[in-house]
Amino acid sequence: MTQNTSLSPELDAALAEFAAQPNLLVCLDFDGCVAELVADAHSARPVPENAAAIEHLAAMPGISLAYVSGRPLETLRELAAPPEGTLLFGSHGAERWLGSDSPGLELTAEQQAARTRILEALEAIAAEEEGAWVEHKPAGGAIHVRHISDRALGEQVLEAARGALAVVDGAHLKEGKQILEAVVVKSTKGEAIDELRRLTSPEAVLFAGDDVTDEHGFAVLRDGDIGVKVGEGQTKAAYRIPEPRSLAEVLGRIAELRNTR
Ligand SMILES: O=P(O)(O)OC[C@H]1O[C@H](O[C@H]2O[C@H](CO)[C@@H](O)[C@H](O)[C@H]2O)[C@H](O)[C@@H](O)[C@@H]1O
Repeated sequence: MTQNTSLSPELDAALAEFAAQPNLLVCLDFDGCVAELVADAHSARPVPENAAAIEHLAAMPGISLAYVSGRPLETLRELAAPPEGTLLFGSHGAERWLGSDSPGLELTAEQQAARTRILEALEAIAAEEEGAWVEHKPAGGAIHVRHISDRALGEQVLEAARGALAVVDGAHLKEGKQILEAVVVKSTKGEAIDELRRLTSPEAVLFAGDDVTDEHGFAVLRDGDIGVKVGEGQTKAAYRIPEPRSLAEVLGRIAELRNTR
């Protein structure tokens, strides 16, 4: 049975091979992938079609579902409302929930001091420009410029932040969409996906994401895995979909293929 789909024939063929494997790991980025990008970061929610497709897939046998996100773990849980049992990596891999015995994030004294310096530096820059704001995160902080309508001005604010953070020992910078982040725990989405692969032992992995930090995730995919880039921009992912709401088609197609095995 084939579905009415806007997926490319190449992606559709890859999904058919993928869905035929007994055990699958499906890893999803949140902002710009499951949820549309919005100006108010606190109001981001899964596109309803994506939420329904995720619930459906999570209930199927042989499928492990994971979010791999830059969001703090608790914010991710609140905004994404993942199905019970979904594995979670937050803060770009620095925080994790892989079961009830997962240890929480504990920063060393040096990391705590670095986090304080990051937040002070970002707050000082944000105070100079209306519209810029700082997100305080357990493993660091982020300066947002989406509310600054002049894109060039927003880029200047990010450039100032890059300069200020460059002299903070222990600050690891993460580029994103109208945001610059700094974390005090060195981790990447690629490391998170490797760990999820070890934990769940799937025959194949799918990872979907839209942003610069997701490229670390695409980089660790292997033959038979599927990388899906959401939207425009350079990528190592082999496949692309135009926008977050297209993700529901990808996930729905996997469910359909598994039902007809
Ligand atoms: O890895 P992700 O799940 O994609 O998270 C990356 C960052 O996403 C958030 O910022 C982005 O989304 C906001 C809401 O749509 C948007 O306003 C902002 O411009 C984007 O950069 C989030 O606020 C960060 O904490 C995440 O690290």
